[in-house]
Amino acid sequence: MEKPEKRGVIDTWLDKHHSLYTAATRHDFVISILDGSVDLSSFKTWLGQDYLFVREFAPFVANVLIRAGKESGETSDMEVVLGGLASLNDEIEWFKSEGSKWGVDFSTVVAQKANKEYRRFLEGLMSSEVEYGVVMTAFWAIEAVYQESFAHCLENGNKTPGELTGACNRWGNDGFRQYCSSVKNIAERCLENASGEALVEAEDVLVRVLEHEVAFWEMSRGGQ
Ligand SMILES: Cc1ncc(CO)c(N)n1
Repeated sequence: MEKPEKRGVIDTWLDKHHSLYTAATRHDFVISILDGSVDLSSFKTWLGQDYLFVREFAPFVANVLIRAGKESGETSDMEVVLGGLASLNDEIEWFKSEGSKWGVDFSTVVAQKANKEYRRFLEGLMSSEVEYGVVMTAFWAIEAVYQESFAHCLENGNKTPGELTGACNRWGNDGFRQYCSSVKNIAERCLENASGEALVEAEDVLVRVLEHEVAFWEMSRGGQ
């Protein structure tokens, strides 16, 4: 069951960092998918880079799952994260079929700088020194940027090319939106009881996710 949205500390941070949040969720690349002007070489670059990202993101989510089992005190946390991990399984299959559809050979794709830096950041979050609520905040932000971005591409009046609606549906669908909302509720619940220090860290991690997401979209310009 989806809980009603209530404004918590994350929404306060999103207001405070509004222009960065918009940069991450309304990037030119996303807008180009929405208005149909997307350059297919950009799409292929994004596809190859994101495939590599997701292969690192899955172990990160597995780490979140372990922590949800051990540290959360709420049995439902683990179920929410497990659902996310299960959808990553489908996602990797989806990437593979898109790769063959677009002629992108993932075995030859090399991770670009922004991708490597984002993956290094994820590794840092897997340290047991990072509090569960901080990890959950990052996890939510990573998923939410894609949800917001691709849901925007599905809005009325879009001119998204038919062959790209699969990508938009993958992250823009209603089930994924509800899943993000569940992850956000978990993060908010943890942050309600967090120390001042953990709150500072969670806000910092949120900002850094948004920065990494912007840099990630930027790679699509290179058309490597
Ligand atoms: C860069 C990036 N951020 C988030 C996701 C998933 O939510 C993804 N697949 N790639």
